[in-house]
Amino acid sequence: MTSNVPLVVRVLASSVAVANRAGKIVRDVMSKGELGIIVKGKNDYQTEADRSAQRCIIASLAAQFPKVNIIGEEDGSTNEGEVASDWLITEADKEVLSLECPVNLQSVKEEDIVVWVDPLDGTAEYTQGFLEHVTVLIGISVNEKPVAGVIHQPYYKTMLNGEKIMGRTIWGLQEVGVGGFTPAPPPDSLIITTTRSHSNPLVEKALQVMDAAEILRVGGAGYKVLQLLEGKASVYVFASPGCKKWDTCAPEAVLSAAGGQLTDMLGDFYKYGKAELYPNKTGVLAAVSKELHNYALKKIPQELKDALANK
Ligand SMILES: Nc1ncnc2c1ncn2[C@@H]1O[C@H](COP(=O)(O)O)[C@@H](OP(=O)(O)O)[C@H]1O
Ligand SMILES: [Mg+2]
Ligand SMILES: [Mg+2]
Ligand SMILES: [Mg+2]
Repeated sequence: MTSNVPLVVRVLASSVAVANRAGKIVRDVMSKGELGIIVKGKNDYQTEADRSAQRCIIASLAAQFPKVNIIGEEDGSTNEGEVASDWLITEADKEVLSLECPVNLQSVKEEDIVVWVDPLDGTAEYTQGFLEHVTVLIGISVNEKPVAGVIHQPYYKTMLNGEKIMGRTIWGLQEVGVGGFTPAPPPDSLIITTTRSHSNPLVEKALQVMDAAEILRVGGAGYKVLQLLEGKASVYVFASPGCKKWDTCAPEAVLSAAGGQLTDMLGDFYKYGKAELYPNKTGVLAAVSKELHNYALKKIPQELKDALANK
């Protein structure tokens, strides 16, 4: 009986199932070829895949958990009207449902939860054909902290018995850990992952002072955090405003469940309550361990931190 399962675990298990469906929507829009691009701002786009995936996620979660606060990247009109029945997901992931809920989350109520939804992270890369960078992000926060999250990669390919399977879904739950992939230790040298499509002079300055062996420029906050978890990069550095709460909630939840840390460039945690402003004004600094995070934070000069704090 799923009703005996604590709420946070049920929301996470449903989010895994919903993210899988949203990932299929993202693939279907691309194969149809009609992206329906809308320009939201400078270097900021929305496609039919962003809109449709968000409708699927919000409608499905709201139907199951009516009092949970759900905040999505795309604007309100995207969430109105009827939703096709095959977009209304009622299933939940069985493996996740069987997880042991941490004691401090066992009596959480719907009203205490804020879910931050990024239906398609890496939209710029999606429109430019860098499909591996694309993720669907569902972050679950309680008392302003990300406690659980899902990062779904619609274009990740695996072969099973000679058959190609598209998509994989990574989850994390505070005190329990992560699943859906195999974590790997960080590389031996300092490899930084950063933005591909939203750089500026401050972003470049921070990269310069880090003096890294290599810099990987890829799309999406979700994909960059996956690179940390899979040992492809040591630190995620983005010394600029631009990311929003829905970009970092799920990645922070998964990363911290794996022992890592995601903060702003000053080393402070973002808060994910329902009244929080959306922008992450002071950038993103993340690493797969607290030691690496601290090492990177110490390398950032005070004047750069001040420049971001005073923006
Ligand atoms: N200057 C900016 N303007 C708008 N969005 C920005 C931005 N900088 C970062 N972002 C958003 O933050 C996410 C990660 O950015 P990046 O790939 O550059 O690291 C992307 O999310 P979306 O693709 O979901 O919009 C991107 O749009
Ligand atoms: Mg966007
Ligand atoms: Mg995003
Ligand atoms: Mg997005």
